[in-house]
Amino acid sequence: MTQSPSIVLDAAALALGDKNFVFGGEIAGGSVTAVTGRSGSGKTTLLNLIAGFEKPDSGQVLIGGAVMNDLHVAQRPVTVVFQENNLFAHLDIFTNTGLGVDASLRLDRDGRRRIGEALTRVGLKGFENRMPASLSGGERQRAAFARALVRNRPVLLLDEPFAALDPEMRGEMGTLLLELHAETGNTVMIVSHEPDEVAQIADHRLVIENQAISARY
Ligand SMILES: Nc1ncnc2c1ncn2[C@@H]1O[C@H](COP(=O)(O)OP(=O)(O)OP(=O)(O)O)[C@@H](O)[C@H]1O
Repeated sequence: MTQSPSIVLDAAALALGDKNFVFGGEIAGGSVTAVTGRSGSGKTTLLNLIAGFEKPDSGQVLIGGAVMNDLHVAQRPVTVVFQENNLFAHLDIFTNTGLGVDASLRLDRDGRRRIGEALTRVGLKGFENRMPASLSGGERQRAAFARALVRNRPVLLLDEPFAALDPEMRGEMGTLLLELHAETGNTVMIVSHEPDEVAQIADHRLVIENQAISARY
């Protein structure tokens, strides 16, 4: 798979409670797409369908031309950073980040070096032995982003990842996200309620309304 796969939603439909979601459209490979829309419109549900946390009742999700419907989360070329609860509470920050290098934590010298580099890039050098509970919400999000950096999958999905950060730190993480994007050409989707963040980061925008994609530009 290329580092810049397109994402296609082919009438991907899902019912959750009394809500019926139907998503259609293509996200261009190598784009950075902001996903916007009112609370409860279906932004997280869209990301869950792409990542594999939800499976469509009908229709298809394709990444890089390959149908994803029957693939588990770990089998998809995707990494996700959620709004919170990204870290394992019983593992220190070095180990949490290391899960992005190797899920079974068999870390060789190069892997350990990459973890150190990623933590330095997100401003968490020296936090290696700290447990998640001892970090602020913003520091925890930066650790989650460090794990996404080392995981380096072709598709990066971010669900309001920087909401807990102050504006300055949010801007820095946005810059880091764009640096990673320039280095790898990955395909990025980011849910954001922050117009400044959307303007800084995204080259495309999706609007979600009434459980569907209502506009793209
Ligand atoms: N498992 C579920 N069972 C029933 N309803 C659900 C389920 N998951 C989500 N929903 C509903 O689907 C709608 C869309 O949820 P979703 O989390 O995708 O919204 P969102 O656009 O990400 O909202 P926000 O901006 O508030 O995070 C909401 O009304 C939510 O209550």
